Parts: sequence; C-alpha cells; structure tokens
Amino acid sequence: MGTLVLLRHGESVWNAEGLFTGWVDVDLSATGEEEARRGGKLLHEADLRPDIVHTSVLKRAIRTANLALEAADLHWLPVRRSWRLNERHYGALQGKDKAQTREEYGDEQFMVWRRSYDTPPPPIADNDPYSQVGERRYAELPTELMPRTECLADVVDRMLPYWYDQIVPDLAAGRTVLVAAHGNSLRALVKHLDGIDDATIAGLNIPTGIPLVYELNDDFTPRKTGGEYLDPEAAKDAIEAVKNQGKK
Ligand SMILES: O=C(O)[C@H](O)COP(=O)(O)O
Repeated sequence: MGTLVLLRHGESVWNAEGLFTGWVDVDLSATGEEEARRGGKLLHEADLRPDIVHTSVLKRAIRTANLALEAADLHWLPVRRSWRLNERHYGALQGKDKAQTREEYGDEQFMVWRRSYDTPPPPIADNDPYSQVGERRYAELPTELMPRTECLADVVDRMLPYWYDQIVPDLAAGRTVLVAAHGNSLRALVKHLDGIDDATIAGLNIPTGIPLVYELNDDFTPRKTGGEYLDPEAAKDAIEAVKNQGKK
C-alpha cells in the first residue's frame, strides 16, 4: 500500500573530502546540490509525485529535499523532520579522515567500524568539537537517548519507531512518501523493508541523490525486493564509489 521513495542526500562537503560525518551538520557540496536537483528531475520525469516528505534534522538531507522538490515543482509539500532519520552517529570517528583511519587501524578494523552490524566506533567525548551534546536542535531529546556513538543496530532501534508511528500511517493513507535521509539511516530502513540479515547488510551501500522507489504491499512489505533506482546505471557506479571510500 502506497509508494515509498528513499533519497540519500547529495554529496556533502565532507563526503567530498573523505571525512567521517555522522551527526556533524555539514552542508552539501556544489556537486551534491546538483545531485539533489537531478533527483527531483528524475522524480518528475518518472511522474512520481510525493504527497509528503520526511527528513532528518541535518541540513544536507533538508537541503536535498528542498532542492529536489524545487526541481519537481513541488515546493508546497508538507514536511516533517526527526532526529530519528539522522545519519548514524559515528562516535569518535566524526571529523576523521577515512583513508587515514584505514591506514592507521587496518582494513579489518576500518570495515568493522564502518559496516559491522553491532560494533560501534569508540564514543565521542562530550567536549569534542564534533560532539552534538548541548545543541539546541536536540533540546527535546531525552538525555539518555542522546548518542555518543552508534552501530547500525542502534540506528535500526531508533529509526523504527519513526517508521511505524510517522511514515507507515502516511503510507496507510495511500500517500506517496519521500524520505530524504542518509546512507546509514536508509540502510537501516532498507534492512527492515527487505528483511536483510545482520551479516548481509554489510555489503549494501546507498548512493547519493538517486531516488530508490518501493511499491509496497498492504502489509508494507516491498512488492519488489530491493526496490528500483530511478537511474539504475548511475546507481551502480555510485554504489561502487561509496563502497570504496577510504581507499586511496
Ligand atoms: O557519515 C558519514 O561519514 C557518511 O555519510 C556515511 O559514511 P559511511 O558510508 O562511511 O558509513
């Protein structure tokens, strides 16, 4: 029931520089802005007209949604935002160079931190310049829910209440729903939708700026496992690029 469109934000400035980002509120690069517009054009060309938008509270996802909606001439759509759609909190790795981290700690540890399901990176200190503790945007987040690091399992746990309580009701009403979020919050959602096991999810990467469309059954399971990218060829190359981040 309903159509779900997932859109990872366009390339951010830190994506371009190869830095771990997580909850740091980094803006889109010029390439990322272009990717976001193209995402909107792809929606328009495919005649996909979202009725409502959900974003994280991070500007790279918010601006991606805005630019895509502008390109699709859908500026007026209602939007809701939640920290539950944020990128995975990358702990003490936030702000660190991916390639340098890989070199310093080795391939195995790097991949455990980046893609293992249940091992989070070391926590970030509250006085670290890249910590989000005390940020006004999280003022309503109960202290015990404020992450200092997260693994993907933690993201699944904090994202699913938003899926069930906020997104599913929109889909149940027959709406086409656009979710503009992040590599790892969308991996968490795809894991849930496609029933991917904890080991296999390590190999799944989401490209920036290319809408991924799921037509859903009445029980909100996908009609087609994996959904469909609106530009499958571009998605293939972009997925490979995400996979290879951190390699020199
Ligand atoms: O937070 C980040 O650094 C990226 O947006 C996602 O990074 P990853 O693909 O290395 O998990």
